[in-house]
Amino acid sequence: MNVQKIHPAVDADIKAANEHFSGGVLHCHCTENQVEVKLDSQTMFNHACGCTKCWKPSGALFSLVAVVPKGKVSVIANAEKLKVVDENALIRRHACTQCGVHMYGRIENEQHAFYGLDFVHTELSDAEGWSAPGFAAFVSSIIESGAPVSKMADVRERLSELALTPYDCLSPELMDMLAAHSAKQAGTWQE
Ligand SMILES: N[C@@H](CCC(=O)N[C@@H](CSCO)C(=O)NCC(=O)O)C(=O)O
Ligand SMILES: [Zn+2]
Ligand SMILES: [Zn+2]
Repeated sequence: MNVQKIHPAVDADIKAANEHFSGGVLHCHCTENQVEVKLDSQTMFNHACGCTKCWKPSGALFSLVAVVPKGKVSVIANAEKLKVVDENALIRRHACTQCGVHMYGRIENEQHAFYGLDFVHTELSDAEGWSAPGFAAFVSSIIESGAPVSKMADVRERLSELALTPYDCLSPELMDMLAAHSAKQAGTWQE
């Protein structure tokens, strides 16, 4: 396993976001009749994810995944090729049935803290200026995809070199958002 192959969009260098960027079109990997998804917004919370559920390009150890308000997401071509990978997952990932690429993942549970946000992979767009990845989530989960435990220290070191601070869940900011939402639901929330 090559620990340098975190993801092709970060292995050489991480492209900075453009503060005036306002969206673009994602394309699946089919050579014809590509599924196209239009995002009418910049993305947020872009991160590397090591979980087994997020789509990764071949050879990459991590996925790059960001969120965008679901109202800013529209399928503009070949929607009939999309199918939900796992109907029981929190994030219902709509994938192209021909090439397997995940085009967007939607949370349908209205009680969830992240309801209203869709998960997307902006590497599927030719545009430049998307939000840059800021941390690495679910790092230990790459073991579930076959990464040897003996390589994990090297993987975490490489992520830190890339300024993608490694976490074995989400970032502290996102974990705090989840916990605050739970506290509000439980009635234990305090300002
Ligand atoms: N060890 C598991 C973890 C999977 C997991 O919990 N993934 C997170 C992050 S995905 C984007 O950051 C999650 O929220 N999943 C919800 C879902 O996938 O529906 C594994 O690796 O499979
Ligand atoms: Zn496709
Ligand atoms: Zn994931």
